[in-house]
Amino acid sequence: MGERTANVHDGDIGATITGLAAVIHDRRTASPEESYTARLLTGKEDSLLKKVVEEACEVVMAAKDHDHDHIRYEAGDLVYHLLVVLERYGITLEELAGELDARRH
Ligand SMILES: N=c1c2ncn([C@@H]3O[C@H](COP(=O)(O)OP(=O)(O)OP(=O)(O)O)[C@@H](O)[C@H]3O)c2ncn1[C@@H]1O[C@H](COP(=O)(O)O)[C@@H](O)[C@H]1O
Repeated sequence: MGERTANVHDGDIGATITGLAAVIHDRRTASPEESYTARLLTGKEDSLLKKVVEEACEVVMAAKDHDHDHIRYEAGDLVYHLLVVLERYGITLEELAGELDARRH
């Protein structure tokens, strides 16, 4: 487990997600030896998909413990891995936003 200290954001949250997605996209051409993201993008499909399930379970366990800092930490892991899934399968943030917007009522 890494650092669980809160670094609360007071800026543009969309820019944070867009920036992270752009870094993940750029890692498509990075060396898998040097980049964890590159390994997830080019390695076995199941390794990435299992990681998403594992991170989702960790969010659930942290939530069951009502552990605020741990939930936030594990949610960060889950969102990062989900963004890697979107990149690997060619789904853009614009598509995701369109999907979410279409559900508004
Ligand atoms: N946001 C992340 C990010 N979040 C999580 N991780 C990695 O995801 C893995 C999570 O695995 P685990 O859950 O097993 O590890 P853990 O969280 O330490 O431990 P537990 O939760 O199991 O207790 C760790 O190796 C983390 O380093 C991330 N790796 C990279 N990024 C971003 O991606 C960028 C590019 O990273 P590289 O590909 O490494 O260059 C970085 O600059 C970051 O912005």
